[in-house]
Amino acid sequence: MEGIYLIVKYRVHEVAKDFGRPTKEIADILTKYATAPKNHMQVLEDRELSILFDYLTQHNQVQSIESIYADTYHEPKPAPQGAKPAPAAQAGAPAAQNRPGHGGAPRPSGQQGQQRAQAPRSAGQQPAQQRPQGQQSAGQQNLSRPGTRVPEKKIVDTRKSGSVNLDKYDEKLEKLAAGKTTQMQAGKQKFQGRNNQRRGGGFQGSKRRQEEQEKMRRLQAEIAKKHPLVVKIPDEIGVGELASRMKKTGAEVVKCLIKNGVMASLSDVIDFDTAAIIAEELGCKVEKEIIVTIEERLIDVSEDKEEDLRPRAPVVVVMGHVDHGKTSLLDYIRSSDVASGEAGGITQHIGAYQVSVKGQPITFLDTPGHEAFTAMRARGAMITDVAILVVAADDGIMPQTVESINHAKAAGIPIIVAINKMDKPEANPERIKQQLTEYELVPEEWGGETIICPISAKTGMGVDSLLEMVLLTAEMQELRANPDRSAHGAVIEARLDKGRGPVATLLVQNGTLHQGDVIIAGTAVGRVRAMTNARGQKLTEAGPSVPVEIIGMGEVPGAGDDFHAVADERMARELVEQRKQENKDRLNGPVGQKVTLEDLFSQIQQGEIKDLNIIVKADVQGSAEAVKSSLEKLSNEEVRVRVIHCAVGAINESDVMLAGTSGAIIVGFNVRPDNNARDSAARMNVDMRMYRVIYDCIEEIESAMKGMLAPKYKEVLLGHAEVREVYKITGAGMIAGCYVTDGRVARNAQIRLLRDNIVIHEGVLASLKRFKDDQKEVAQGYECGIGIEKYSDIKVGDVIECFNMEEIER
Ligand SMILES: Nc1nc2c(ncn2[C@@H]2O[C@H](COP(=O)(O)OP(=O)(O)OP(=O)(O)O)[C@@H](O)[C@H]2O)c(=O)[nH]1
Repeated sequence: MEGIYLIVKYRVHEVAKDFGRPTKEIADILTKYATAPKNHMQVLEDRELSILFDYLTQHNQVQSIESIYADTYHEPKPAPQGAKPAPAAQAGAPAAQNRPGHGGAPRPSGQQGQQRAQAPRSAGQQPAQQRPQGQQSAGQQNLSRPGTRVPEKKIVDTRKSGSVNLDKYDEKLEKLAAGKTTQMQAGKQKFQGRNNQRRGGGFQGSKRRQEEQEKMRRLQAEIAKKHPLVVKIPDEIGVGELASRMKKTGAEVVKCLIKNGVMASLSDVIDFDTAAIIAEELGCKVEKEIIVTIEERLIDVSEDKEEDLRPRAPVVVVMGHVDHGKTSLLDYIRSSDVASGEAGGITQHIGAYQVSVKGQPITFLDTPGHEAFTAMRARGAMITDVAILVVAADDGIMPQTVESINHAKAAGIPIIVAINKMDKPEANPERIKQQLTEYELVPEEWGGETIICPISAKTGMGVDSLLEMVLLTAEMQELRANPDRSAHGAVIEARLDKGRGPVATLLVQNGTLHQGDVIIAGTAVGRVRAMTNARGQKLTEAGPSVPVEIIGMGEVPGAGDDFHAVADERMARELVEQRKQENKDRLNGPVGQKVTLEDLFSQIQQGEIKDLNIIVKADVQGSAEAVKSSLEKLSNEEVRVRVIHCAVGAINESDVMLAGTSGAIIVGFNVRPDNNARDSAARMNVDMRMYRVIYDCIEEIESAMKGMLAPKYKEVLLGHAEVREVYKITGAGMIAGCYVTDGRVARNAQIRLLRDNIVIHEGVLASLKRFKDDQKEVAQGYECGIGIEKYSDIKVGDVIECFNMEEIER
């Protein structure tokens, strides 16, 4: 019997029940002779059971004597008060206690069995050696000293007692022993069954047990009702996850879902509302789980309090047509400020600088041209407050002037016009003012709102008053920021310096940047090791609107990226990893939703579009204007058609950027996009539509607005070939000696002939040859001879664009 494994889970309260003793008593015995049980449900080890059996056997021995001799002793005398225990018992006690495994120390159950086996014998052999009084007295003492088991006193077979059926325990122990061999295979169920059987046939009625269990269940349900389990549910949750959070089985949850008409399996994801209904139905209290992203934890985007805001310097961008004097103006302003006496001296180009005008600072973006400005806007950086539009007095409004006007308008920033080169004798400012009115820039002197300053970037004439006007315009905007928070702003320029590593010019837009700050800019992290301004002065901090060049970034951030000073570098690195992954996913995944003619109608219907922005590019000014006014006439109550930019020439990258930032569609009329524009449009998902007839263009956009657009074909570009030589061959007409620059040229595809990206002709090929052989196709990098059907006006430098029309499957 040595080392019997307790396979049946025998708990404190069960022992108590089976012995008909209070649980407390059992617990007390265990506390005294073994380890204190934690609660009545604690499963007992065989060692503890042995102690209990020993103890209770002894205890019952004494009681049995009474019952056994009840017939003989009708009036059992109570033990005399303070009766001394029998000397034998006293004498026996130390001996018994000294026995290993006996008394206080646990005894192997084997010994116990042995002893019980001896019991009947001793009972038979020494039936009445002990008197009941003495015995009882000893027995009573045994309650407090259970270990003092005296063999000589064992006279009575306690198994005859009506209250404890010890056979049962022998039987049980035997089963336990037998069970050892089968324990591995024996299921829990089997033992439970045996357990139940034992109990049922034993001391307690199964009925009572069931009643108690029922009571327990009701109690638990009651408690659950009073203190429902609180489950946190996010916007979406898997059914399995919901079940585990509610501490329910998957089947219960699925059943409840089906009951509510939702056919979902464990692996399905359900929304918050559905999950909340299910959870409530299953007796849980629902709380919305708000998932805080690393970005939210790391970056403080809280609004500034009114009282924390302080005035900040305006950030100014200088725009205009090529050679109208942007750089000259910026240089003049910078150098005159240096000359005006501030320490430092040598200025360097860092992308932005600050000057002081009458004690008030103005920040200039030193990256002339709207390309940089638009590139930043395309990345979501709104950094400028005022635009200075430079127009050369001797030249007038040119295509890039118009682009600049439209870019500034789209960004919603005020424009101050600087009519430059006023020192030139041929300067004609009045003509320029006149031209400006065509672009809704009406001079103040003519009753409009546009500030116009005649200047000379060469002599400096009028520059001071231009700067004053900038301050005035800025004042109207009440530009303010909170210097007392961690810095946030935009990357103006960034590059890799051989000696210093990544160098970035940052414009602080809010807060104050300190040397030593950890910053995160796009996917770059770093600590500001050193800060300098455009004068090369070292700074330890930079407040709102201050541009600084910093070193210390881990990698080169992108111009236009947002930067934030953060408290936790480790978390910043984690965020960067996350952003990198998101960028990767974005590149691999579908491009973002932008306005396209295909989904225009549904966006109008959903109220997502109130203005349909269009950029018109055409081959001649007349067509551009005609397309513009025809399109604007399409406006109705729901949608206003706005041509935000209208110009002559091929579609360029700047057009695509403007379209991208203002959610516009580009309409090309007899023009084509250049390669950069095509790449950008694909990247930014900008819809470009090319037409040859105004009517087609108007009709298509009108149909799109009415949701009746049904393009049956789409154009698939095959490739381009550049015309390098032109031959006249008798009988075959003009043949172009071409070089396939990209893609391929196919004999039976359609072509259009482009000259400076303007469509000269559209048609089909008459011939495609390599040397003297006809070809079906000629791939990139090969030369070929191309003849165009019924067309001979081909010139060197022309580009032949080859395409197919493919039916769109619906
Ligand atoms: N006479 C005169 N010439 C000027 C003035 N401003 C600029 N220029 C000249 O105009 C030419 C072009 O000036 P830039 O400042 O380079 O013009 P820009 O607009 O920056 O040109 P890009 O950088 O090519 O876009 C230069 O030769 C300047 O010297 C001016 O006020 N008066």
